[in-house]
Amino acid sequence: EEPSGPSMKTSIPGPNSLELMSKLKNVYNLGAIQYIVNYEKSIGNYIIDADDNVLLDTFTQISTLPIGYNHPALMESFKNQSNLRSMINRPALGVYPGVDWPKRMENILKQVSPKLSKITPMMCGACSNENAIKSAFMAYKARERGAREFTEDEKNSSIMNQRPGCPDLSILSFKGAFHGRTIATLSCTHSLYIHKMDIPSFQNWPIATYPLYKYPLEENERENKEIDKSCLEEVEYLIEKNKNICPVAGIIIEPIQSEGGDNHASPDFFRNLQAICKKHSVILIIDEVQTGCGPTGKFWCHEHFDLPHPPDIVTFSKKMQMAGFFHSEETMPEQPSRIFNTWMGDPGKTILLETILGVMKSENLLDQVQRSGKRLYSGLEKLQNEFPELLHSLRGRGTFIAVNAHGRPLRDTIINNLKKNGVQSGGCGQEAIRHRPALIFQERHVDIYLDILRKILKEI
Ligand SMILES: Cc1ncc(COP(=O)(O)O)c(CNc2csc(C(=O)O)c2)c1O
Repeated sequence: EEPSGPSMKTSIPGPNSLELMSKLKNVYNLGAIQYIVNYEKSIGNYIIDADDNVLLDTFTQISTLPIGYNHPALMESFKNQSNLRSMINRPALGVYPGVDWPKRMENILKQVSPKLSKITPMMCGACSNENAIKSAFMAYKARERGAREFTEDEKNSSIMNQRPGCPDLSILSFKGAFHGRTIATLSCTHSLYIHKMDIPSFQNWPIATYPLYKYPLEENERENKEIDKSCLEEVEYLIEKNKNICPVAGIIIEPIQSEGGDNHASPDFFRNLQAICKKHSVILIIDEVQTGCGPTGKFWCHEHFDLPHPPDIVTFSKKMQMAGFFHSEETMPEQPSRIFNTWMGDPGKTILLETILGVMKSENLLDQVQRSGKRLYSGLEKLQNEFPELLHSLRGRGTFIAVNAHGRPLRDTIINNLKKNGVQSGGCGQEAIRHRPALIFQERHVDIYLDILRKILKEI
């Protein structure tokens, strides 16, 4: 049973958190740890820490818990013996998938595929993006090679990181993007220096400008259309400029840039971006790791854009529990074990996803997200109007909503004061407060949150 609201007993981190963190500090990088959580007691929309502080969670483990803590349906799914077996006998799914696997994959595709016929399970968001990028390179060369085999020169040179086996190809990404912390995804990530420092990157992979609009949108339509236009011109210029140096094989883009500060680009921008990709035979990778599985009110955020064609690849992780990417026939390599790793997914996480999809259906959670999102948006709009000296640029879809504070220090103060008052929230970019509640966040939770937010805004 969920608590009726937050209740704070100690400062955070409390004494029990501190004691447990001191046990970790000899073997662990404690730098980012905020406090220790009691995952036995956390329930629904409430996270409960080691000191029994009860916080309303609008951040949900970096936007990964779709149906909150300790949902009974998830507890139930591992009482099922065959589910348990497919988890404990962890298969190398690329070579020995279990008898249950074809049905499970078919099921996932049928229920949630963004109109793409293939799925490649992976291990996390970065791993999914890394392998989506590799798939784009392979598709590019397959198109160029046609039916011919790999030459001996290609084979031998590839072993030693040399052309032609290892070709000069690139992925176009956007300023402000976050696609992961592995080497190739880092070359497509441009949000914080702390992610990038000391890591070599693919120097000549082009970086375009993601549209950064003036808010409120309805008062700045003409100007924002101009921003779209100049960003699209830059994308096409970069593709053409690289054509004979380091051809752009793919573009990777978030439908809403999350870590970069909840930057929204218009449906028109995405439709035109897809047209540019089609014109130049560039693979379009839409990174739905943070936006996917319902928080924007549709299952996939890019569904809001009414794209004339499905993207070539859609990557996912976080709320889906399992990670991976949906993709077209063209981006599935012809030869076996080119996109591969030991596990190629995780039956345990797929079982969690199946259960989550069942709950989303039975509890109509996409409708819930739309209702709570409307209430949260209008409540934040009222607070933005009441405190214009504190808040600005309110924006969002579903409950995937952000509002900016005037400057990073103020944003951090608001987030810290929310925590002191029993709300676990989160920021992104320089000054955004991002909302990432679970899909089970109801209108009453919105009201509790808005009351606490108003209280702390008044105190600033
Ligand atoms: C749009 C998008 N694409 C890819 C990723 C990488 O996913 P993971 O590798 O973290 O599972 C993420 C992960 N998000 C994220 C939030 S904080 C963080 C970090 O590494 O600090 C990572 C994402 O938001």
